[in-house]
Amino acid sequence: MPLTLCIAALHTVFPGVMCVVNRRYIWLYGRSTLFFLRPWLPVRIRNAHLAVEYPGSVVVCNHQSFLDIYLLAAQDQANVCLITKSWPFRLLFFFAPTMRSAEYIDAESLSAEQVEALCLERLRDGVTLVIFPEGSRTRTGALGKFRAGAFHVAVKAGRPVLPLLIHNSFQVFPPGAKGFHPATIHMEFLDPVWPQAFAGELLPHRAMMRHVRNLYVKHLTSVTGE
Ligand SMILES: CCCCCCCCCCCCCCCC(=O)OC[C@@H](O)COP(=O)(O)O
Repeated sequence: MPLTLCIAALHTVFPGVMCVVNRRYIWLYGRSTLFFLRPWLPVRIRNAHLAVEYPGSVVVCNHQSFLDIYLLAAQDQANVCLITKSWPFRLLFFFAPTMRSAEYIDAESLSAEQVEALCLERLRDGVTLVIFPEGSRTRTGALGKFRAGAFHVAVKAGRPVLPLLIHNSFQVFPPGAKGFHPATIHMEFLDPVWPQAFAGELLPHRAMMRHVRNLYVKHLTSVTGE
């Protein structure tokens, strides 16, 4: 906690460097939490390195549980910027200074144009964006409807989308649950999806979104066997 405030204070003095330091600090905090939870929550991840191989890309992720935020630290890229809702900035007041100095983007309070401009700026700086295209955690365990924003940004920036799949975090810790049910979490990065492949479409970002959502449907069912 004092360290958090210290980092936030340093941020006002060295904004550029401290952003990157902060993102790494948040990632390390996530990694250590996962390490301590390992007896109850072992995480198996495939292609953990992918976001490091493709810096400045758009990671999209399915969203079943608050645990997903911590699970993002199981992949190897530390320089990530989360696109968030407003409530974490209000309710997680102890994290808020760190989130602010890591320059996370509050997509609810800003206008669509501002969010787009900030996202493009981050990608240009080589930062990995993390977006949950469903917008909210699923309340039933089923994959929700996707929003197009993440794909719109990827098309505009000409950067790949890296689909990150989290299996069974819903079974472990569904939204609103009191306790959690220990189980192994499986995660995987699918191959990068490049916007150039959809250039011929009428609405490239929507075509890309449908393609990526279909990949989720296919891969999420193939592991759970539903
Ligand atoms: C990159 C590694 C990060 C791992 C460390 C975790 C550090 C915690 C910092 C707090 C960051 C909080 C970001 C919240 C993102 C967000 O916006 O969450 C809302 C979603 O749930 C959906 O909520 P809901 O609609 O209520 O299901």
